[in-house]
Amino acid sequence: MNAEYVLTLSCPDRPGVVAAVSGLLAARGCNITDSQQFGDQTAKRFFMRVQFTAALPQDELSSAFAGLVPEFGMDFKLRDLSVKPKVLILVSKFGHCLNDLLYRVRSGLLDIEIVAVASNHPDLRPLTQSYGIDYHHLPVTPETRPRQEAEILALVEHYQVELVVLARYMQVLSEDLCEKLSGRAINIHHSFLPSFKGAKPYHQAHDRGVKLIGATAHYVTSDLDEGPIIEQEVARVDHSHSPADLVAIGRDVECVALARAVRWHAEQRVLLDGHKTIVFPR
Ligand SMILES: Nc1nc2c(c(=O)[nH]1)N[C@@H](CN(C=O)c1ccc(C(=O)N[C@@H](CCC(=O)O)C(=O)O)cc1)CN2
Repeated sequence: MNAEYVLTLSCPDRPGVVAAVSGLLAARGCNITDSQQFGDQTAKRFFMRVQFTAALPQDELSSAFAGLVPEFGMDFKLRDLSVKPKVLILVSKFGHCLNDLLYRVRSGLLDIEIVAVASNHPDLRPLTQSYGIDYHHLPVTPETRPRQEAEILALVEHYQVELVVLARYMQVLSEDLCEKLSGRAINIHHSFLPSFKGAKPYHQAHDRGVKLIGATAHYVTSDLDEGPIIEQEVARVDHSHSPADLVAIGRDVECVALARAVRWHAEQRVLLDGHKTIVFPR
């Protein structure tokens, strides 16, 4: 049974990239099952995602793609799709996104391995342990944040975490931690960014009298709520909805946007293009 791989790459935009990649694969008897590419004319950069089956081992394929680097100056990543990404979830008191992700994984709807959950509160330990997953209660204050963040990093190392998901984790991560988790930490913000950044976005939305509310899944950067956006979802509301109603409607929107962003990241469908993302859909 041939393994299934995904190659993602970016390089300066020029003719011949697709031909070089597909030629390399054909020469090694690989079968392309999906191929998508995009040339960013502003950044003059080319992006590509190729899904293929191959009888060759991963390291041999990686060496072959490395052979294209000198000519094309590409950054590439090769992933064996049978290897589930190891995910650490960070959460505070609101459990709806955590609950949704745990259920989707249990139901085979999301192909990741949740290796642990960490929180600055004890509240979601029973839910997490009902799925047989480790729960780490890591209280934090402004004074203890450096030590608490070191504990988070120790979990990342211990569990060999490939993706950290902030599923309504209500603490701002330091610049140092953001750098260490760059491109592998996804947050769900409970507004349709760039509107209503920061804490209490539903109250801001109610005060503004908006007719649509939303949620935004984005990579975490040290600039609060400014990270590259992966996915957004919205819901229609009206004058009759109280702030509490908006919070309730928003829960479902947050769960949908976050689950899609995590799945697309896990399937290597999200490529960083400066402060933005390119998402190659299914
Ligand atoms: N470096 C970053 N850290 C975090 C981000 C981010 O974009 N960059 N997103 C947040 C989540 N979030 C909004 O989506 C958010 C969380 C918390 C706050 C906030 O002001 N928190 C207060 C404490 C609040 C409390 O204790 O309940 C604070 O940290 O002082 C704003 C936005 C996750 N982290």
